Amino acid sequence: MQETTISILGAGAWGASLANLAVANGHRVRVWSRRGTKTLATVLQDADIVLSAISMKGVREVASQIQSLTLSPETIFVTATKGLEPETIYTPSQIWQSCFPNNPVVVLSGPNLSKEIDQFLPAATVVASRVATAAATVQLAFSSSRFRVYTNPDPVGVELGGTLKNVIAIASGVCDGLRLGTNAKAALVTRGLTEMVRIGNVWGANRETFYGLSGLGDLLATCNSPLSRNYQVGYQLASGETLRQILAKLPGTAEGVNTCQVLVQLARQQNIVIPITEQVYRLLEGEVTPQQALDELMLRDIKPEYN
Ligand SMILES: NC(=O)C1=CN([C@@H]2O[C@H](COP(=O)(O)OP(=O)(O)OC[C@H]3O[C@@H](n4cnc5c(N)ncnc54)[C@H](OP(=O)(O)O)[C@@H]3O)[C@@H](O)[C@H]2O)C=CC1
Ligand SMILES: O=C(CO)COP(=O)(O)O
Repeated sequence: MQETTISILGAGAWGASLANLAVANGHRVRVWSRRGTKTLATVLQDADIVLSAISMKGVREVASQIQSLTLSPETIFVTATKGLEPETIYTPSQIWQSCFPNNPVVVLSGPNLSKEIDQFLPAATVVASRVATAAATVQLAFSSSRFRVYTNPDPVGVELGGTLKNVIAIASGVCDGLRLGTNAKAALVTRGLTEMVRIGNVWGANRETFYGLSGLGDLLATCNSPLSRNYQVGYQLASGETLRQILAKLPGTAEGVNTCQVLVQLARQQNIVIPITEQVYRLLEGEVTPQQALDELMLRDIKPEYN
């Protein structure tokens, strides 16, 4: 495999896992963290690929800092963040593309619980870009016998799959915490996918993308795994803890909490029907109990499955 220089931004759980995958494939890998001693200029020098695994709240700030550096227009930006910017409702790839209009931007997203990847368990992911050659370069750089990488031409759809499922993962944690059973979980995840497709329409995402690894695939992973921080938030809400208590001890980032707020704001502005997301929002805000949220969902007006 051709050796590539890959700069990873963010040394959290996902940044570290992706760095390990890149090292295992024989690439030159440099990692930047705001807590580290290396400057962005040093870490990004001569980078072929700059991969961001920074939490949503830090993406704009770091992208703005990098704008003052001189980068080749051939440098590929890869974003692995799963969130939405509250002020603009931009996805992370839209932020990177707006800051670097002349560079290719690739989204990397899929059912990728970092702890499993750190244990060398097999996983698959998707790299998506409007620049097919850039997606192919990233595919080659990260593919291995334990990490199978697919390309996709719908970056925003792939990105939204990973972002929107976090809200449904919170709801799934609640479902399991309340011991509602397998039928309830199946209904929740399936109707959650319907909400994801509806929201994806706002961005012009392909419906089909949501039925792939980055949508349905990531739903199956995070809605069924206690490793998911978003699932953990829901599970602990069901046991009566407050959001503040949960977040104080949560290991790492649960992007679904902020994503849910952004989505409800968007849905209210644009009249998008997303009842599960709405109830997760009300639960996070302390407006309803888990049982009340369940009752609200079950007692909605009866309707056809598709309309
Ligand atoms: N963990 C996982 O399994 C997966 C996570 N993701 C996504 O990847 C992203 C990161 O998740 P994860 O690594 O788990 O989270 P962590 O909380 O472990 O790490 C977050 C990283 O973002 C950095 N960061 C946060 N704010 C800023 C800022 N203002 N400036 C610079 N750096 C900042 C943190 O730096 P510091 O340590 O200094 O605070 C840290 O390196 C999330 O969007 C998540 O949804 C996607 C797939 C899998
Ligand atoms: O996105 C993830 C796996 O694909 C990680 O999920 P959490 O952020 O909920 O831990």
